[in-house]
Amino acid sequence: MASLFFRRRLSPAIISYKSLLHGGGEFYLLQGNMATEASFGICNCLRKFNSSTAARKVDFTDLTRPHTWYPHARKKSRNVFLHVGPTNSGKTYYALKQLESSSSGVYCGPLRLLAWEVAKRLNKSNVPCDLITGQEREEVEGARHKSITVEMADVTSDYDCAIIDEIQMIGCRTRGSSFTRALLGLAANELHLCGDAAAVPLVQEILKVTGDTIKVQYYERLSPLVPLKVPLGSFSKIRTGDCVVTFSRTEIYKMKKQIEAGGMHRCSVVYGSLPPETRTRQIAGNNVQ
Ligand SMILES: Nc1ncnc2c1ncn2[C@@H]1O[C@H](COP(=O)(O)OP(=O)(O)OP(=O)(O)O)[C@@H](O)[C@H]1O
Repeated sequence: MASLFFRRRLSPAIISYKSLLHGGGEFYLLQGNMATEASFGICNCLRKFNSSTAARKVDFTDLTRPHTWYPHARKKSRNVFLHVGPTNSGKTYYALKQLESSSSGVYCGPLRLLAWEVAKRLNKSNVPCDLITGQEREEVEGARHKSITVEMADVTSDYDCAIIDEIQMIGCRTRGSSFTRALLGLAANELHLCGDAAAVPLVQEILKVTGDTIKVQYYERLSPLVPLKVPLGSFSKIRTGDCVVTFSRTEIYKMKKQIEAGGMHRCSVVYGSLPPETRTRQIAGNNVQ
């Protein structure tokens, strides 16, 4: 999904995007909101596991066993599929096909835009799908599917199929805990994890204790990425369909101005804080500012 912006063919685009999706090299397993989860988990579960169910009692005060905080998921024997490979290799495409054909499901993405796109895609294919992010909640009548940002994952519902996209973000210092929570907590028969192969050892290690079945599927890039033999030299040489990546909003607008000043191209822009609707219009080449 993340490669979407690199495929447009209408006019040049400037983006600041992929860097959002990759955390640092370190992996952090237990962080802030998981501790909160643990304490809420303790309250909920102590209520559930009262003296009449003493035989099934679990020690929720043991914070070294986070997989036990998610009793719904632990009741299932989940089939976990790890779809890994480079960007634009069809990992998410395959997982979404499974989600579309499931009786109920959830897509968890790292960005509002991705959640928005998946909800749109499913609704268009006549699979009613709610959109739930930190900013919006759009419910569709009769929906048994949800497209959400990963922080909104509901670990108390049962799903036939679940996807966690960009799973390598489990190593992100600030958001990794939400990915770990979704990984351990989603109660789905099938759990599809899409992302970079670097995340495989950590995911396998985390899931060792859950009893899930794990299958790793490696993908190849669908279209070749060929570096130029010589540097571009000047932005006056960019061609229709090219994409320029830079790292601040100020730079993005400076570059857009420079490209359009040449009189050869109109240029759309995409960056993190643009609302999903505006980004999609920019990608489609309409309403270019
Ligand atoms: N088998 C296929 N048939 C038709 N289109 C496909 C197929 N596989 C992938 N695509 C298309 O190729 C593009 C890239 O696929 P996808 O988003 O699944 O890649 P990805 O590996 O998940 O990328 P990223 O790592 O950037 O998220 C998408 O537009 C998708 O619809």
